[in-house]
Amino acid sequence: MSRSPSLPERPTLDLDPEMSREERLAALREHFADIMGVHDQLATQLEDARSQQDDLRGEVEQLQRENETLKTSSLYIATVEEVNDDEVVLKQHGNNQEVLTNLSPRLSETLEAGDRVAINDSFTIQRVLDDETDARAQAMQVTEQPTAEYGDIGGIDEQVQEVREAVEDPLTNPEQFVEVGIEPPTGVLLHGPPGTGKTMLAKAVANETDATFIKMAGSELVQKFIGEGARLVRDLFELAAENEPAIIFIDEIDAIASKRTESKTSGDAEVQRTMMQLLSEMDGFEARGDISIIAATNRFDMLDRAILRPGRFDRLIEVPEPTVEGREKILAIHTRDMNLADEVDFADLAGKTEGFSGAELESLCTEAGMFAIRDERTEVHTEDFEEALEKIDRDDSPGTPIAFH
Ligand SMILES: Nc1ncnc2c1ncn2[C@@H]1O[C@H](COP(=O)(O)OP(=O)(O)OP(=O)(O)O)[C@@H](O)[C@H]1O
Repeated sequence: MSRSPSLPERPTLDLDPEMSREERLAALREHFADIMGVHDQLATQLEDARSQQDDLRGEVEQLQRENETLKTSSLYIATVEEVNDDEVVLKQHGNNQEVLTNLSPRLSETLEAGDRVAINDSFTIQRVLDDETDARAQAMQVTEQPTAEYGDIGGIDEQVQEVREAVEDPLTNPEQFVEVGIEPPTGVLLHGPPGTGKTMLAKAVANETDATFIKMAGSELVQKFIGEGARLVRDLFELAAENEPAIIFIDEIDAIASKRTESKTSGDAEVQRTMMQLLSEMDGFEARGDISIIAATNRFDMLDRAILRPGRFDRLIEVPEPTVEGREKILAIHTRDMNLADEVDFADLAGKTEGFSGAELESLCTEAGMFAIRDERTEVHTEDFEEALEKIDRDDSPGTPIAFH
């Protein structure tokens, strides 16, 4: 900005009392002319100042507009990879593009590798985001002690037995494997239709072995924590190691371990990296101590076979839809705490609920209880189950999920 010119000197009037009248008049005229000169100079300066003020006002408005756009426009998320004196290497999430950008002095003291930042179109860091512990906590659900027990699971006794052998024995009786000279299974993959008790089974083993239960949903890893999948997988194993004995449960593993698709979009590359991280964690898992990994999927057909190799998810357990006997057991389990009339016949209900999953049978029981309440009764009758079934049939028209899930 140009400096403002200094003000002109103020003219002075020197009137000598000895002066004649004409001389004084002449001096006054000269003084008047000086004052007019200064006046003109000041007027020009004022005009310049005004036009400068207009220019500056225009600049301020322009900056305000830019500021607004910066504040309101969408920003990209990136992770800081390296910080130098006045430059920083960033990796943009989503496309994983690496960029070298200038670092503003206000950030140079505080920014560290690993920080998450919001950047604009020209890769300038606009702000530093909260650290990843939030994301880590959001992405993983840690339950010190789940409450499910084996006795709460109906109709899949064989599967319960298999999971116990694959997970419980290595945790509670590792010497057995050393004595026999075999490696315990690394990972267990539960596969089968939704709502058949896969999560419940994993929770029950954690409960019965007093292990910390750490759950992570594969779909969240790739949808919610874009660009951070691989790091979260690393964190997941670290967290498990800090909380031994622990059971890592990865739900919807198909979201990170699907067969490679033809397309080479950056999203796929990101999913691939997350899966590779998972595989490398599992491969380097020899001295893993007391950590078990259980994964679940409803889409076994979509899985990349690489995750099923020995030393990875090498114990496959299918959890099918319950049979008629299974449904009878599940109904008995979910009505244990209900005030049921003697007439309620589980075998009959089981016959009428072909194709129902455990989760749907649980909903059926709750809905029957609701019908009893609506009828101002405290005892649940067969007719309540019948009405609940009708309601489900009505709500469950093709393509509509059962409404009261
Ligand atoms: N075999 C079962 N015995 C008793 N209850 C069951 C059974 N299967 C499911 N349930 C009930 O349904 C609920 C949901 O089941 P769960 O989340 O374990 O199913 P899932 O197979 O993991 O489903 P998804 O694949 O959709 O994640 C359980 O909390 C439980 O109340």
